[in-house]
Amino acid sequence: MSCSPPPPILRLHPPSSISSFSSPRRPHLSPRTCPWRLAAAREMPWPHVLTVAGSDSSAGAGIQADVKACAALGAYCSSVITAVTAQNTAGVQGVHLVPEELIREQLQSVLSDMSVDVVKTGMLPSAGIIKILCESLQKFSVKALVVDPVMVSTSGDSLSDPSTLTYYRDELFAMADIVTPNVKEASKLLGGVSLHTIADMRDAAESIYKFGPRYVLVKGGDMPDSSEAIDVFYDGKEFVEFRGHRIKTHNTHGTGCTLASSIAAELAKGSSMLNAVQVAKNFVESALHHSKDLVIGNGPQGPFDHLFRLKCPPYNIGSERRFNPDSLFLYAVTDSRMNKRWGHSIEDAVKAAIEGGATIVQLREKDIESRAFLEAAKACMDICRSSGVPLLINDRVDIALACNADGVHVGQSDISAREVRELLGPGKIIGVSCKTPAQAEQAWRDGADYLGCGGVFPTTTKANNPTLGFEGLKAVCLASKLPVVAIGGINATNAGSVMELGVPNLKGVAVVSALFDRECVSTETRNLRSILTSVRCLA
Ligand SMILES: Cc1ncc(COP(=O)(O)OP(=O)(O)O)c(N)n1
Ligand SMILES: Cc1nc(C(=O)O)sc1CCOP(=O)(O)O
Ligand SMILES: [Mg+2]
Repeated sequence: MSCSPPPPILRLHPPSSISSFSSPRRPHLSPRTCPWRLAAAREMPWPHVLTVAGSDSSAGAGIQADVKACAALGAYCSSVITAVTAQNTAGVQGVHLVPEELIREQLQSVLSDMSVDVVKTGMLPSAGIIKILCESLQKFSVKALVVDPVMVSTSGDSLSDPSTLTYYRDELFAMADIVTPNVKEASKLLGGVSLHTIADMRDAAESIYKFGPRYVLVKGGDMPDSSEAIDVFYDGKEFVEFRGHRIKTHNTHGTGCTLASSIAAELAKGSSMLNAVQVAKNFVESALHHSKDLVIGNGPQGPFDHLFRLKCPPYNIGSERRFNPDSLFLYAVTDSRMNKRWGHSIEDAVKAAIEGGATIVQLREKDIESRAFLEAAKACMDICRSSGVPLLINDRVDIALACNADGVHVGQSDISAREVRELLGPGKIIGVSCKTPAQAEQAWRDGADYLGCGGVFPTTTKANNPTLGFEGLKAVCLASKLPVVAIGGINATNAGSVMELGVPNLKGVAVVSALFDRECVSTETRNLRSILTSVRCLA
């Protein structure tokens, strides 16, 4: 369907690295010098979390939970063991501390050899161990430090010496990117204050922030009388409340370790802190939900299944790809009625859009039978994969799963992004249509990767679609930290003015009729791309 010889397609750069997590408080070491290793690291930047924590013989919490959570979320997890505990679903029967010199050696072994992105701490049972860890972190630079101040087990057994309190507060917190106490730990850290309400949790987060971490998350899972599990996040200026469903289950052993190591895994993969916390919360909630009837052990508090997703097909951890917001630049959304009108097959239309420089494609096929849709989707996946362009499916999670698409786009009357995330897993792209700041906030909480906002202009492609104009678009963009793509009535005449709005998270335009209700899809796409590129060059 090429109408003229196409110029080469520009490739977008992969998502930026996690350098934004380098704590200004930690000195950076000069890069290690082995040349073959540096080259290899550049080719295969494997997200790597080092957990410094205690072993739990029942494998529900501690090192074992951290390794499983990281594996489930696609990060490599190395471990420095600080203590060996004898415990089961009834409680902790014994604790034996690993000699401090061996802890120092473990840290040296891992940090001097491997490229660790994020260090996560769990059980640090003595002041001496915290001191050794701080010294190692000063010697070896990592990109983020997640501190879960484990002091008491969920069964109520003490896991650290009281003298550690001072070292946590005065030494380790100042190096931390995030500290994640539960209400009992927050109370201990603050000299025994009682925490009963969200307002108390906010006050505690503010007080802990003063010890020096960049972010604080006070976890409210233990707060009684609430149908929700509410965690309070504080960045030194604003509070965010993370609300999750309280799952009715006894299998909650290890939730704190898992949340913190999941945050670490997401940071290692390049997430922002807020997004890492949201993904981690969703992951723990899903794991609890899938394990609520699991029976392992005879005690009152059982473990849960971190690898529950292996039972939810298709789950292809190795092929997960991070979403690059720049791919929203020129978003081609197909329409089978338009294709029919011009005698184009879906595959031809997609091929032509990619030839013209579309940076992401969505199959929006409203009146096609499922079997034909799936066949076309599979063929389009091949086309998109070979060009490095992500392919999303509109509305139909079943089709997306069946063709292993890169993601799904849903609107306000479709199934929620949270449910789509449950079905697709963390590696897929989820877009949500939003017309208001409240919808944008909800989409972010549900784990969306980007927002589609419109109609910017009137459109005849989608019936009864309200027009928001530039003001509505800006309001949604400003209300969210997620990348946004504008949609609705966008064409070669007005696309420039949309991008000239200059809102930082407005990453591109999504277009249906101005690309597909045309005879030559590749020419129209190329023309639009060059308009967008010239606006970007001027910005
Ligand atoms: C990029 C993008 N933005 C918005 C929409 C609209 O989705 P929705 O509101 O679910 O409407 P339908 O497309 O399903 O009619 C979209 N598809 N893509
Ligand atoms: C699919 C869709 N969603 C919209 C929204 O406002 O969410 S507007 C729209 C149709 C966009 O088609 P065209 O580019 O032909 O105007
Ligand atoms: Mg929809």
